[in-house]
Amino acid sequence: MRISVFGTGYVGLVTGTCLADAGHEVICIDVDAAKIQALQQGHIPIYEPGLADLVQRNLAAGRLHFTTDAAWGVSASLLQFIAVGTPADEDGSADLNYVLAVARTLGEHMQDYKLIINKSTVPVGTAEKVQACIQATLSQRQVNLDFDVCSNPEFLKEGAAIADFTQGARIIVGTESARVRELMSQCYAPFLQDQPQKLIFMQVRAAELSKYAANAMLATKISFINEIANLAERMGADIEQIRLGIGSDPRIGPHFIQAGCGYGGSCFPKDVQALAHMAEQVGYRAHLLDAVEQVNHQQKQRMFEKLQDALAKTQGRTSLAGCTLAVWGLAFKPETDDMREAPSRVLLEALWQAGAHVQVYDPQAQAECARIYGTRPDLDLCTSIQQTLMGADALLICTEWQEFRQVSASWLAQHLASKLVIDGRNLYDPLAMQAAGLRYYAIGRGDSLAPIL
Ligand SMILES: NC(=O)c1ccc[n+]([C@@H]2O[C@H](COP(=O)([O-])OP(=O)(O)OC[C@H]3O[C@@H](n4cnc5c(N)ncnc54)[C@H](O)[C@@H]3O)[C@@H](O)[C@H]2O)c1
Ligand SMILES: O=c1ccn([C@@H]2O[C@H](COP(=O)(O)OP(=O)(O)O[C@H]3O[C@H](CO)[C@@H](O)[C@H](O)[C@H]3O)[C@@H](O)[C@H]2O)c(=O)[nH]1
Repeated sequence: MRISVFGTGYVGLVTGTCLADAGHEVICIDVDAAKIQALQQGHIPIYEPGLADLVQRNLAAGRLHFTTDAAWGVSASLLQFIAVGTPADEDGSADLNYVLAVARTLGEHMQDYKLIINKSTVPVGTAEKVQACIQATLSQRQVNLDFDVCSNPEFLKEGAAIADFTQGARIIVGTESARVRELMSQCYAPFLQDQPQKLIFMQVRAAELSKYAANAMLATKISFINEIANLAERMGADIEQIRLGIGSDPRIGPHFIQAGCGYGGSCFPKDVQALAHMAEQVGYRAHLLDAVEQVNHQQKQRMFEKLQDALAKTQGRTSLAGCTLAVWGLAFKPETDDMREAPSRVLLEALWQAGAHVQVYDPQAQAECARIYGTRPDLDLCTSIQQTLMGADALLICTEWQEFRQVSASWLAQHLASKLVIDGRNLYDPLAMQAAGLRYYAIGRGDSLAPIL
């Protein structure tokens, strides 16, 4: 099929590339000329495992094109995906300006029937807004054309985006039209193999709300386990044992119940807020969503609080001014260079505010950190984990990169003179750490700082 994709961010680029790899002829359109120029050369602007190879292969095969020429993108393809950003507005609602700008572009250039597929995460009722916007633009041109708009939310995770897109648990399409069902079945046929049930058709509004419901459910699981971790810590119980205990119940399941220093990224924080905002607009106070967000906000401060307590307890320090801290992990999760809403940012900013000096290392997000914070005297971007530890009063871990997991307790004890570790991702065995002579504070592991009831 001939397919155009508006937006070449995480979602647009993965969608366009995977559809091309499946045999479709794809044009990716973006307003960012520098990004398009880089993509035309096969350079991808993000770190996403496997994506660069896939882009290069499909560029070379002539199935994947990158352009800023929206008129060409609209006229050349039957299917038009919208995959532009929907960032949070100041009041937490989703900003639809980029989506509606694409809708106007479509209305300006359409000459025949098009199926418009909304892949961006958008509030319930957006498909109707896109429909109205295209219709209004066509009316200004005094043309009358047939077109459909459907909802096709995306569920990929950064770091596993290609596998999630090509082998995801389900593909949701919101439409009431038989023609759209037929076209979308054709579009996704290469990914269904012998599992046609993975393609789920539903009402447009149900599809739009499903996306927010999925993210809110996952965020709720994380805030729930973090709340239990905070209780476990105070009651002298180990959250890792509790995670196994509850995760083995198939009604609960083992996924998304890893306690930590809070959820970040470009989706959960923004989408939980946007859903709470949508609830308000229909006169409903979403107490659960408010609590999920509040627990997460609090959890992102736990690393700093634990450090303050630990320094007071182990070194008798009451101020962080003049301290040097090693921070491992900047990305909001492993296998990405994305630092949007990352717990590391809350920690770094609190440390700087308290007058500390920070030595950081991340396998992929160093450049992003430099882009966000620039050069500053209280930040050293180190080239290895070992370098961060030199002269450090404590080590703080914000992201569970494999490289960090592989470090042994004895290696840490040898290289970290202060022997103090605050682990926001529960990477190590507390007994092994203690045996190596380290003071180890993790999340919800009954550490000695908390009162035992
Ligand atoms: N990042 C994820 O993991 C993820 C997963 C699922 C869903 N989503 C949702 O998908 C949407 C896109 O997210 P993203 O992370 O890919 O965003 P992004 O910010 O990485 O990329 C958006 C791209 O759209 C481009 N753009 C803006 N206006 C345009 C226009 N008029 N025409 C063409 N291109 C235009 C921008 O230049 C940018 O390159 C959002 O609604 C997001 O919530 C994101
Ligand atoms: O048990 C867990 C699982 C995740 N996290 C944290 O949650 C955040 C988000 O992780 P993840 O969901 O893996 O990453 P995203 O790429 O943000 O993906 C989410 O957001 C996307 C955008 O909407 C959706 O498409 C995906 O389905 C959804 O998982 C990260 O900070 C993780 O560290 C935890 O703290 N504990």
